[in-house]
Amino acid sequence: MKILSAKQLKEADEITMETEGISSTRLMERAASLVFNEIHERLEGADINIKIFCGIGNNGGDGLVVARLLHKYGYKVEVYVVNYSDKRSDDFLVNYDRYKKESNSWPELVKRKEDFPEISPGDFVVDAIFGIGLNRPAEGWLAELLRHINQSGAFCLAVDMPSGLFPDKVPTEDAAVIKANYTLTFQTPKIVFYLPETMGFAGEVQILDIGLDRSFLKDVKPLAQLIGKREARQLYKPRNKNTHKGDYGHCLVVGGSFGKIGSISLSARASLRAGAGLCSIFSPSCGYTILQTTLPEAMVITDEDANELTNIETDLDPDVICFGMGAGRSANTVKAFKTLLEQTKSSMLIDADGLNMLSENKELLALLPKNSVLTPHPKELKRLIGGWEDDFDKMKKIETFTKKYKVILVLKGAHSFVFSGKHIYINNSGNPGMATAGSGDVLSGIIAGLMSQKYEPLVAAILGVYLHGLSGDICAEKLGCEAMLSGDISDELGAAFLALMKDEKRG
Ligand SMILES: NC(=O)C1=CN([C@@H]2O[C@H](COP(=O)(O)OP(=O)(O)OC[C@H]3O[C@@H](n4cnc5c(N)ncnc54)[C@H](OP(=O)(O)O)[C@@H]3O)[C@@H](O)[C@H]2O)[C@@H](O)CC1
Ligand SMILES: [K+]
Repeated sequence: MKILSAKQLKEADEITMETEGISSTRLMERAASLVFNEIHERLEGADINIKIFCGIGNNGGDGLVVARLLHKYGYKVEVYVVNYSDKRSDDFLVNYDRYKKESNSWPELVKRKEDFPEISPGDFVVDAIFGIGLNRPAEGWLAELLRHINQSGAFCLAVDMPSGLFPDKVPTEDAAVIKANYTLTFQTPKIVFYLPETMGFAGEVQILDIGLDRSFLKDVKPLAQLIGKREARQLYKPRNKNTHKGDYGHCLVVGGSFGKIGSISLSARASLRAGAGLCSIFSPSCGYTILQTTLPEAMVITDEDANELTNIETDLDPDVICFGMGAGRSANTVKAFKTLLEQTKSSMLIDADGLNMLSENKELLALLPKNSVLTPHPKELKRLIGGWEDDFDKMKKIETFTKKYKVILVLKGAHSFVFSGKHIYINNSGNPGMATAGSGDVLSGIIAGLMSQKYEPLVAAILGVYLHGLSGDICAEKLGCEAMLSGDISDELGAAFLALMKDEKRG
């Protein structure tokens, strides 16, 4: 699903009104009715106090439509107009009048601290103060109102965006921003819902299709793509019956050092679970018995050194090399890595110490085969590209890096991002239980396993990240977040492939 900017959404808004020949008031009614439906479906007429805070722009207009419909259905509604300026939008005014007329009541005006209503933890708050029109931080009593709502402990539902959160930049640390429990957002998700610095504000996000112009949405170049099951499913290649293991490629996992053999075992196992036809492991010789015992499906070749990689020579011709997990970064290993990069004709995935070796020996970056996949976590990324000011600056720097070295970069996180140099893909599967030792090794193995089956490296990265998260979700349901191990993520990959092809139930 495309993630658009506020500017693009406003354009979509205009085009929709023009092509459908409808007014902005009508479009607002359509969008806000969907918000009402979602609330009504869940509250089922519950006798609770609903406090709706409306700004004076179109987000506030949405809030007034929701208020009118809730009132009509017999809910206990109190409406507060947050009067932060006198530039009330036309559709706000239309709906202000409609609300007054149909409810026979006047919304309360809030324009200073003394006007703040008391909010009990049991209240249901609808935040319709600011949407995508926020263009400067909330200040003074307005900022205090946002904090007042946050401190109330009441459940808060944000309309389109949590108020105080910019659609396209990171707020300062001391900025007042609504911390919503749930956000019902219009048409496309906003990028700030997925960036580490801002994802905490929106709570759970649900996207409402308000029917903006299809052909505009189809053609517009998005800021990023959100990858859910529907998108991931389109990338999956079903197998032909008349095939053999050679058709699914050979994955060579290279890494490990004394005390860190488990990492390559995890990657290798995951590559096979992801469907690689063959898997070989190259490790220091201390890994031989361990690997042959823990993973009989893989072939093992060892370095002449017992404890670290010093000379990665094989007569294999793998489709993909998955390099770096647990490898350490001694001078000998760096040298062996350099020779491997100079000589290999295989596609490459670089993880963990492989990335650290690249960071410490930047000249190696130029040796990376085109379309190599790099899978850093944020700390490895910082070593690789240097620091950044905020998440938007980070994305720009990664884009420059991927273009310069012609690589694909997977930035691991609560929502992992895949950068191709041209596009950004944001993963929407996974859970906090996946923050566990070895989870990254499993991810590398999955992506490499897909690459060995001739998935394009970019596709392998996007699909691999999604399957890793989906498998993690299956584990979390079975075991709970705390108890799941990275090996479990690997072992549930089969269930993840099956779930990928099953019809989606409404969440
Ligand atoms: N696009 C769509 O698909 C659809 C959109 N719809 C809805 O419209 C919403 C966008 O509405 P919007 O453009 O009127 O902006 P909104 O967020 O209500 O802000 C209002 C005004 O506040 C001002 N302002 C900004 N920052 C400020 C600050 N710190 N302190 C004080 N004032 C500040 C600023 O005006 P300024 O003062 O800069 O002139 C701004 O214009 C969108 O989120 C969705 O809910 C749906 O109804 C239909 C489909
Ligand atoms: K809002």
